[in-house]
Amino acid sequence: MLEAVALTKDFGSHRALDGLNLTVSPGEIVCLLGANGAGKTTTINLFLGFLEPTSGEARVDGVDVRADAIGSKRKLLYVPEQIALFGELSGLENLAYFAALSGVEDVSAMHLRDCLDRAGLARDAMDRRASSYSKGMRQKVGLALAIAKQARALLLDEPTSGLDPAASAEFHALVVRQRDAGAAVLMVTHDLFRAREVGTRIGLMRGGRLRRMIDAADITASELESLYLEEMGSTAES
Ligand SMILES: Nc1ncnc2c1ncn2[C@@H]1O[C@H](COP(=O)(O)OP(=O)(O)OP(=O)(O)O)[C@@H](O)[C@H]1O
Repeated sequence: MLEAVALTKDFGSHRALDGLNLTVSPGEIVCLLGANGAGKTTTINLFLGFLEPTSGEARVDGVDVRADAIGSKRKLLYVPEQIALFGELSGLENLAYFAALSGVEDVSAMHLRDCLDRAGLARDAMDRRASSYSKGMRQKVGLALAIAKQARALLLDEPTSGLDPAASAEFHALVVRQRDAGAAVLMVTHDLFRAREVGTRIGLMRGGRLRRMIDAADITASELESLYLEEMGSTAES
């Protein structure tokens, strides 16, 4: 569903991403870990079409995102570290706006309330102004959009940084539910524990390169931590 083929991005003379080959299939969660500046967000931005690759391809559903920017965005849901909502609008109104923008056919209040409900937003919060929402609540509106869009791939960039452990656990449980429904999930995170818990595979990135890809089932949390520290070394290129 998501495929990077020799994907490379230079910023001037700096190579931020160096020949990434990666596939994320429906029904799996691939987590990307790495020190600051490893090239993780650059990878997400290339899949979103926010950046043009220097060489190689970012494919969504088999199609180079440059060839069909709108079509590929319709299949994707992007959750950044901070979801931006219109503070004056309610969660429901925000969802209605973004759903319409994303080409969702059924934007009836009943359907969208159901999507918010499935994303775990309390019923009594749906009509409150989003300016009063916690970060966890805003992230839920983001996942409700994934549900409304029936997004086939989720691109998550540190979606739970700053969330308390309970909200983080709830968010990850919702992501797992999307995976179980067949979504392909690419998640950038610094949370080794969650990566091992929810990830199908874990990629360790450093200096723009994917150094290692690990099956999460094959490794304990402490082994992952040791491998991570070993791969990052004491001279992280950031
Ligand atoms: N728009 C840009 N212009 C110039 N350099 C950039 C740009 N975006 C990213 N870079 C550089 O590319 C490299 C990779 O950045 P990227 O944001 O992908 O790292 P990251 O792994 O997501 O790090 P973090 O964990 O801090 O978010 C870094 O050296 C960064 O400074």
